[in-house]
Amino acid sequence: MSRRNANGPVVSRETRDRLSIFADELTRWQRALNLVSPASLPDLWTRHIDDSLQLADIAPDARTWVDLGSGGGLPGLIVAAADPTRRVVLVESDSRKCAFLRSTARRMDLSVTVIEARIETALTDAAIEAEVVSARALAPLARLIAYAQPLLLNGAIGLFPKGRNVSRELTEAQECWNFEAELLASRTEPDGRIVRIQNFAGPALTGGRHRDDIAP
Ligand SMILES: C[S@@+](CC[C@H](N)C(=O)[O-])C[C@H]1O[C@@H](n2cnc3c(N)ncnc32)[C@H](O)[C@@H]1O
Repeated sequence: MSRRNANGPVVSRETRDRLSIFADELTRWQRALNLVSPASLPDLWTRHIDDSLQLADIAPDARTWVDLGSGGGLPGLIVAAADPTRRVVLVESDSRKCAFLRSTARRMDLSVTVIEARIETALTDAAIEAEVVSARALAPLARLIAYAQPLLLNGAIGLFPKGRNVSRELTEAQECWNFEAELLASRTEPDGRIVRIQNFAGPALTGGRHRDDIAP
């Protein structure tokens, strides 16, 4: 059965229940960890949950997914809730946020893997599989691609939500990296775009900037 709340997404009853647990837990931990900007908390369902859910809707059949810099579980825990049989890995360096991610995943009855490490070291493990790699509110696009490089080289597609600076970030990324990109409209942010990256082929052979020059 599918259900929609006043302004929320259409999802199955089971997913809806898991997302409600997520919303309760994020609200409970927010005071201690500042997981989302306080001003956005009243709009948690649209600004954060549906904003994350739209990534799962872009790749509904993905069986393996890695989310970088997961913070409060956006989009990682939401993508896992959309399909609990999907294998989801969350990479986050902040130990208190990792505690939130593990505790909330348990309460949502989700079996996700939380890697408490910096992305730069976490992704050197060749055993990490990903059909999709995502990152939200983490870094400029060129830097995200640098982080995601091992997964993209293995054939993962990248899904990176971006705001109004998307064109500039895309140009900068294309000076550093060789890839195909598609810009998808965001259903939650009028100025927002989701950058979908595929056919990644490593550093750009020509171009003004070197990838090591990308500011962190
Ligand atoms: C601005 S928050 C965004 C969190 C979440 N993706 C969201 O959309 O709300 C960025 C998160 O990435 C984590 N982070 C930043 N750099 C990282 C790195 N190099 N390795 C692992 N985590 C990192 C931070 O600890 C923080 O939780």
